[in-house]
Amino acid sequence: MLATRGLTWRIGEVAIVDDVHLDLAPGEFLGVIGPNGAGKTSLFNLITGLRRPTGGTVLLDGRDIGTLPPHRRARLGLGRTFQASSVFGSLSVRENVRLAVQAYRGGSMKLWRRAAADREVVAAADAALDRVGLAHRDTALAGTLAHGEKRKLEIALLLAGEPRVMLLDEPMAGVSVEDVPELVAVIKSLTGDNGRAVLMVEHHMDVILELADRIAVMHHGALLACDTPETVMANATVQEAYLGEAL
Ligand SMILES: Nc1ncnc2c1ncn2[C@@H]1O[C@H](COP(=O)(O)OP(=O)(O)OP(=O)(O)O)[C@@H](O)[C@H]1O
Repeated sequence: MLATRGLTWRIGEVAIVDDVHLDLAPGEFLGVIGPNGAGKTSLFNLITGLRRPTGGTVLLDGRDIGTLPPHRRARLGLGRTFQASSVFGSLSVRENVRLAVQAYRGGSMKLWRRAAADREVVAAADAALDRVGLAHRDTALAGTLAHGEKRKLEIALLLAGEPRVMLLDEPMAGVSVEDVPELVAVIKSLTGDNGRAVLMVEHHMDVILELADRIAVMHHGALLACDTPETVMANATVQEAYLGEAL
C-alpha cells in the first residue's frame, strides 16, 4: 500500500534519513521506534512531502508519489497528525472538525446543493467526533480540552480527510498515564477500517507493543530492523543500539 524505496535525506555530509526501504500492507499497523534524533519525524516529513528527499522515493498503491506536494498526497489518502498541535483553540471542537471536513471536500459544491452539503459536512464531522469518543465535548472550546482529549481531536481532524494510510507522530505525547488506555483503544479501533493502514512513531514501548503488527527500528537515520515485535525485541543489534539509550 505504502512503500519507501531508498528514501534518503542528507544535509551536507549527514544522512538524517538513510536509504530507508519500508513496506506497509493494507490494514497493517507499523510502529516506528528509535532514540531521539534517529530520524523518525524526518521520515514522516519525507513520506508526506513536507521535505524533499535527496534520494529515493515514496510509493502509494504502487504509484510513485515522490514528487507530489503534501496536499496532493493527502488527497490520495495519506493523512498525518503532527507532534505540534494543529487545533484552533478559540473554536469549538465541532467547528474544528467541520472546517477540516470542509477543507478536505473543497468548495466546488453547486449553490443549490449548499444546504445539503452543509448537513453532510456536519454529519461527517459528528461521525469523526463519535469515532474518537469526543461527541459529548462537541461544543467545548478546543483550547480548553485536556491533553488526552486534544490528541483525540487531532485524530478526528485526521479522519476528516478520510485517510487510507494514517501517520501518527507520537500520539501519546503529553497524555497523562490514566488517559493512555482509552487513546490506545481509539487508535486500535481505527486500524483496518476498509484496509486502513497505520504508521506510528511512539516512544511508549507498551503502546507500540499493544498496537503494532510489526516494528521498524531507526538508528542514525537508517532502518536497523523491521519485523514482528517478538523478533525485533530479541534482535541483538537492536539491543546493542539501545544500550543506555531510552527508546
Ligand atoms: N531542518 C533540519 N536541519 C538540520 N537538521 C535537522 C533538521 N531536521 C532534523 N534535523 C536533525 O535530524 C536528526 C533527526 O531528527 P528527527 O526529528 O527526524 O528525529 P526523531 O527521531 O523524530 O527524534 P525525536 O524522537 O526526538 O522526535 C536530528 O539530529 C535533528 O537535529
